[in-house]
Amino acid sequence: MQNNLKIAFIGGGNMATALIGGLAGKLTAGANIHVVDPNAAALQKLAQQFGVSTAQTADAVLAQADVIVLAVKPQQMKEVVAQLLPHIGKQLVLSIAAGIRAADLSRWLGGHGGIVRSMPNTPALIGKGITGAVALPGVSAAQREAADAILRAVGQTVWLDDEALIDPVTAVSGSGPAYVFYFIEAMQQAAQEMGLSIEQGTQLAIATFIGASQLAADSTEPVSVLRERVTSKGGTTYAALTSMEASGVKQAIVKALHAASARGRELGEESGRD
Ligand SMILES: NC(=O)C1=CN([C@@H]2O[C@H](COP(=O)(O)OP(=O)(O)OC[C@H]3O[C@@H](n4cnc5c(N)ncnc54)[C@H](O)[C@@H]3O)[C@@H](O)[C@H]2O)C=CC1
Ligand SMILES: O=C(O)[C@@H]1CCC=N1
Repeated sequence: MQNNLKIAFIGGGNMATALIGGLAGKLTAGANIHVVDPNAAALQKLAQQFGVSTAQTADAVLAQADVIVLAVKPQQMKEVVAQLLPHIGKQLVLSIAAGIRAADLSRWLGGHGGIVRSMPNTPALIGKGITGAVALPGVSAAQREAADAILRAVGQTVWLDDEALIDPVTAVSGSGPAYVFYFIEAMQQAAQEMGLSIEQGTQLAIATFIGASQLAADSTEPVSVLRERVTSKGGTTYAALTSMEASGVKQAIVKALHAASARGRELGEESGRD
């Protein structure tokens, strides 16, 4: 359902594009979306694709926004937020940056209380994203509803009570699409090595991910039971999973997610040091 939320994006890169692609013409008209980014080529592409208005530096349009989405790299956030200060009033500030703590954002924004910190993922582009979000106590019920409406327009939302859990969410679902693509790449490589064409390997791998994920989503049984059902004793899956276990694949994946979460925490600590 369409509403008339005025949404400004600070940063028009990969993740902003995924969100705008899911929102424009669905939750709100493209004309209600404003994007600030110094990269003129990126702005031109967004304007052509989604009908958004654009600016290369923070401008007066920001003062009219209901929601300002912070979508720049964590390392740039403090400097970028300083440029926004003259335009900040009652808007809800919705950060999607990995690591950056809401308390630091609030301090950089002169004590602004209307902040939601979130972690979306790129399938937002096709309306199949999932976002973890946490609201500062200063966020009104209407603002939280606006944030939820934006995030739900591009997929599912999981609201958290504890901001510390955003780093684990980042490790699981924020970065998660990259792990899935990595796994698909490995399946493509193996398929090719065994004589299938790149097209066939790609089709087989992607359809398998979609089918297995949907099966897991629809099932009331644990994922481990679904896995066991594919694994005939002494059969092909058994051979593959035995090989993965021997190579420590699961352990390596678990370790990798811990590394992602720790990096999130570290990004927050690095940026929050004043
Ligand atoms: N890419 C992803 O899958 C996800 C990214 N995020 C978060 O989203 C944020 C952006 O990440 P990406 O879109 O991947 O990065 P990106 O590098 O694609 O986009 C960042 C954009 O910020 C722009 N920018 C630089 N200085 C600026 C300024 N002063 N004012 C306005 N814009 C400026 C850049 O020109 C660029 O277009 C990061 O904080 C990241 O942690 C969150 C979830 C998933
Ligand atoms: O890699 C990153 O830092 C960002 C956050 C989650 C996905 N991409």
